[in-house]
Amino acid sequence: MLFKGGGLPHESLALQEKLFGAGPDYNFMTRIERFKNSLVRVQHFIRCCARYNLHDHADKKWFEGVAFPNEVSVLGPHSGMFIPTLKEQGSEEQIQKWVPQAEKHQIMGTYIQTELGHGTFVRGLETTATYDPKTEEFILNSPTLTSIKWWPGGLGRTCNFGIVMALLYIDGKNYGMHPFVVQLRSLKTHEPLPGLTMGDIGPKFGFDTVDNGYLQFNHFGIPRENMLMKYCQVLKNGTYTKQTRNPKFSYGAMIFVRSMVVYEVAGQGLAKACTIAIRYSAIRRQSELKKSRPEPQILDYQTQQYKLFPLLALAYAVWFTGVRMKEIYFMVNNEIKQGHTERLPELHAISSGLKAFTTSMASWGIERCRLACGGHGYSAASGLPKIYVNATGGCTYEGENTVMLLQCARFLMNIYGGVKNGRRPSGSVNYLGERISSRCTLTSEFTLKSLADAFKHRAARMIKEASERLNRLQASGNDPEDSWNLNSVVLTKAAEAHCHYYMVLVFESVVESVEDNCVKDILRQLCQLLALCGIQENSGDFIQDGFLNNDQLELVKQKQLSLLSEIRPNAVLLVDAFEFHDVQLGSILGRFDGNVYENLFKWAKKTPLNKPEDLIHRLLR
Ligand SMILES: CCCCCCCCCCCCCCCCCCCCC/C=C/C(=O)SCCNC(=O)CCNC(=O)[C@H](O)C(C)(C)COP(=O)(O)OP(=O)(O)OC[C@H]1O[C@@H](n2cnc3c(N)ncnc32)[C@H](O)[C@@H]1OP(=O)(O)O
Ligand SMILES: Cc1cc2nc3c(=O)[nH]c(=O)nc-3n(C[C@H](O)[C@H](O)[C@H](O)COP(=O)(O)OP(=O)(O)OC[C@H]3O[C@@H](n4cnc5c(N)ncnc54)[C@H](O)[C@@H]3O)c2cc1C
Repeated sequence: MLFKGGGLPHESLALQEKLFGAGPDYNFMTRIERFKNSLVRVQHFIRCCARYNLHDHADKKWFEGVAFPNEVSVLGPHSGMFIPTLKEQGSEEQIQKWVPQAEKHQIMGTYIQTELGHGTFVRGLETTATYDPKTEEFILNSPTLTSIKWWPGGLGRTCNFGIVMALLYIDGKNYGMHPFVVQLRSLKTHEPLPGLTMGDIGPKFGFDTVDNGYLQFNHFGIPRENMLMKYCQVLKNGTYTKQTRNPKFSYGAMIFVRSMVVYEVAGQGLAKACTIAIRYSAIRRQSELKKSRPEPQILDYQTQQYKLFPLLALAYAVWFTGVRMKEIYFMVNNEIKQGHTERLPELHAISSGLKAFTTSMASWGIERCRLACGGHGYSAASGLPKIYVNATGGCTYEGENTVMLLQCARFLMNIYGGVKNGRRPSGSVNYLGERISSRCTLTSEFTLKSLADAFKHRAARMIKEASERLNRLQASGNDPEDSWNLNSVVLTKAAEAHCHYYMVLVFESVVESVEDNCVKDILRQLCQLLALCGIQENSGDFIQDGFLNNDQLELVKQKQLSLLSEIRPNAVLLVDAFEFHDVQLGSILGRFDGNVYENLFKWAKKTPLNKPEDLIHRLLR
């Protein structure tokens, strides 16, 4: 039970539901059918929550994994953003008013921030909420074309409520971005309310099951009580008050989702892709290894192992890192609730950095899994295209990945600057206060400590160099903003090195905590492989300052190759250990029973293009 915790009972319950276990095949549906099918599942899911008394978020997640395999439903923005924002930013009164209705799905909401003209630059958003003390209303307005809200999930057709991020104006003064609860559609007719122009933004790369939408406000009034007022209040007469607070508290919903995405999107997506590719590679036989001998399983080719086992190691690493990221989120969030906000910048930096680092790695890894499955990997029957389009969205939403790495780098630069001025760093950056050895301790034993130390050295050096380069750019006459931009490639690489070290460190700590010696040995091999591949793929970073020499790099390569053979006997078991049900994988190649060919043939026969009454048939006759 390394992975599941308490999940299994809820998965089994969900699998008993006919509608979830064996519905129509997603691959044969049009976009509209996919969307409708997802809505039917949403309604059934809501009924199941009542029937099985599922109230706890974590319990619901296990159920959702079966009900909505490899796709986001409209429940994603509702339970992942709308409800958390109400809870985190609402006053007690507001929480009492909206949260129970939202949790019972009597109202469905989304998070409405991005606009046609701006997603990344939140301070550039243009939607206004102007307070009118006479009517005691905020008047929401979209003053320009670029201010039309664009992208929010569930906005197009489904949601009747939303939290709208808008610039608060009182008496002509701009108080910055604030969250407002807005009813969007009639609870009786489901029609958009007068003053709102809204709809779906059209087909996308993936996310067919979600109606990402647009919304234009035409001087639309909402009651004063609808501004979320935990941290800031607008009194009836228009007086603005605020608690002493960090203005970035209003960005809290983004930190929450970024923290969850590491496990929910990157970790799950890559683990599923590895399960499919490794199981299939044990079924598929091709070519000859030895003359006149049976064709080998393709998993016996070293090149196939070299493609897949580093990804398997990465899947374990991202999974463990995702679990740790969730723990950190809840820990720091509790501190913040008690008024201790000291660790908010670190939480912002590590969640931004890890969200970017892991979704990029997972997206790249899922595509490599597809390539490793040859022709059948290109078929929708592999399940890999759906997993890919879902996971790769994570590189963009909740903060585009480059932008998120730069946020992480900004924190690292602040910390490094502080260290230079005698401050002691703590938490995930405490190593920046250590004296980092310039001598590499790697030997052919490749202890996990020595491997983690190598990543520590790399991260510390790259952060130091990024900081020094920034200073040099300024010293040579560039202003701070231009210096930042001229240094931004170096900064993103420093942030990646920091996240990479963090991931290796988390994996190492998990291995050390395992008591079963057999499991520990196998996990140690995976952790070594993860680290050695990281060193080889980024070897320039490790040799640039003479930390690693050519002889050591040769040792790295040798060990990497020997690990492939050592991991081979356990490879299928290692993906089985993720315990994905076939319904969750949605893949014929990755079926647990290995019955791939017979089912591929059955599946192809069902494809709509084979229907005799099809127009194509008539055209071709
Ligand atoms: C263990 C138990 C388990 C429990 C179960 C859990 C249940 C989980 C349930 C649900 C989970 C759901 C997860 C699954 C996800 C799948 C669903 C996905 C659906 C997709 C939904 C997508 C939604 C969206 O995309 S919403 C829109 C998101 N938009 C963005 O992210 C915009 C990105 N831009 C920004 O964030 C900012 O504008 C930024 C940061 C780029 C710049 O901001 P700025 O105001 O211009 O700031 P800047 O000047 O750069 O910096 C000033 C200062 O502020 C600091 N800062 C910035 N941001 C933050 C922050 N968020 N928090 C704290 N501090 C911040 C910054 O670092 C600077 O600091 P200093 O250097 O000290 O000045
Ligand atoms: C599937 C999906 C679901 C979404 N769901 C929601 C939702 O529910 N609610 C919501 O409000 N929004 C949602 N969004 C919007 C999403 O949050 C934004 O698209 C995202 O934050 C990126 O912003 P952008 O589109 O403005 O990208 P841009 O900022 O235009 O990015 C384009 C390029 O510019 C670069 N760039 C931009 N700024 C900088 C900078 N400062 N430094 C260096 N490079 C920079 C980026 O790196 C990128 O390469 C969703 C998006 C997607 C794809």
